[in-house]
Amino acid sequence: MRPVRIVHLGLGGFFRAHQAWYTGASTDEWGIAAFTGRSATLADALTAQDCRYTLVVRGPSADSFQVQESLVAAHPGSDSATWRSLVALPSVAVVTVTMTEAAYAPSGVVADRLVSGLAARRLAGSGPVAVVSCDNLPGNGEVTSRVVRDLASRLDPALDEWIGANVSFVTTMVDRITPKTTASDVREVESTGGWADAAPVVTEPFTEWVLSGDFPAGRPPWEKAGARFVDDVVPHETRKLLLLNGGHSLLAYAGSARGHDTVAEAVADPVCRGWLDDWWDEACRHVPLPAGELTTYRAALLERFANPRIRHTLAQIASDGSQKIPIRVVPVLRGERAAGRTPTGAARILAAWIDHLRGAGAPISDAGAQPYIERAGSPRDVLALLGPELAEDNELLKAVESSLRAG
Ligand SMILES: NC(=O)c1ccc[n+]([C@@H]2O[C@H](COP(=O)([O-])OP(=O)(O)OC[C@H]3O[C@@H](n4cnc5c(N)ncnc54)[C@H](O)[C@@H]3O)[C@@H](O)[C@H]2O)c1
Ligand SMILES: O=P(O)(O)OC[C@@H](O)[C@@H](O)[C@H](O)[C@H](O)CO
Repeated sequence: MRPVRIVHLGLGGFFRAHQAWYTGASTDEWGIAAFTGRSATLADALTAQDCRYTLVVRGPSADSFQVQESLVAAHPGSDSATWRSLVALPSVAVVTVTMTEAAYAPSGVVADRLVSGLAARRLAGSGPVAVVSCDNLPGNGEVTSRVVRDLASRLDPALDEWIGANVSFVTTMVDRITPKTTASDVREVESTGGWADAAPVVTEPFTEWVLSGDFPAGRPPWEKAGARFVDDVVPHETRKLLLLNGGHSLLAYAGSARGHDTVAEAVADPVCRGWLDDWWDEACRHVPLPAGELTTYRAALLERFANPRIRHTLAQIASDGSQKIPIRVVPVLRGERAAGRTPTGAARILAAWIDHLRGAGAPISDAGAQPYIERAGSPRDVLALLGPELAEDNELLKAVESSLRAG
């Protein structure tokens, strides 16, 4: 069996379609021990099948079934003793994280788990390690470093000093559309894939991973599977966050309000498609990459969104808007206003989100939504929460108000 050299926090679908796939495709010498957020359900299901699972790579016309073997242990997030002992292992060189944007709040779950694991590693004298955030956050390495060091410095300044000297926070852009596994995916894998896999993952053929930072204790040769190591992730993450994730948020709120359930359905609706083009035209002005590269990316993205065999629900994407809108949409809003333009594409996403907060389309699933729900009757008040100067901007307010649903 592969030795445990990576510990992962946030055992969900995406980690198994992405980081675990890159690891399995590039080496057979690195094993991963992964932890769920809290519950034991997925950890138990995976443990019962020796942590093997089927990755269903779903193209527009056919599937391929790939049994993954890089995961060697699966634990519930509540098992903090095992978490600390694994992060403290001298053989462990990398800790990866996929816990959603909301989990990076100051003193939130990411900071809490990483600080407790790193404290155990320091006590064990196991030396340097790399922490690799794979969540959809701009500057995810810097954000992780900030929340971890902020908590550590309050608990134990000596621990913070040790982290400063021993822990490398790597910044990454990650991309592979991975919807939540459904009961019908499980049935289909059993009938077509040939075994009763309780925890398969369905994903798209496209995958991308761009990383920047040091790995002081080594790393798998992920580049063999196509990962790219660069000095500056920012242009790549800006492209992906604004065009893909921003486009997703537009479709999640505006598309669900028009009665669609999935990304593929929404993007097939000419009205949504037109709105997506408006957004992309605007957002592209704020991505520091050559125009030709962005045109190619947009065309590929459209094909990915339109893949009718990937059932990516708008409800899944609509969750946690209070965490996503500020990073996927507001930067374009600000950039366009600074350039003296009216950002109709960005204003439309904001208006669709306000409609969602008022009850239109996908249900609200967002622990941070309450202050926005309370202000949803007044777009100016919502803008004030996103940035006080935005609320003073009457032209922007007019653009948002004119995009709201009638009634
Ligand atoms: N699914 C995708 O297409 C995709 C693509 C790129 C990046 N990502 C990133 O990966 C993240 C996870 O996506 P996923 O599809 O694997 O989701 P998921 O729900 O399948 O898994 C997320 C894991 O984190 C845990 N978790 C989430 N929030 C938590 C909290 N506040 N406290 C404790 N545990 C928590 C969950 O229990 C689960 O173990 C996304 O939020 C995003 O940042 C996802
Ligand atoms: O995962 P989230 O909740 O940050 O965002 C929802 C989708 O936009 C996202 O999961 C994309 O599918 C993904 O980022 C594609 O790589």
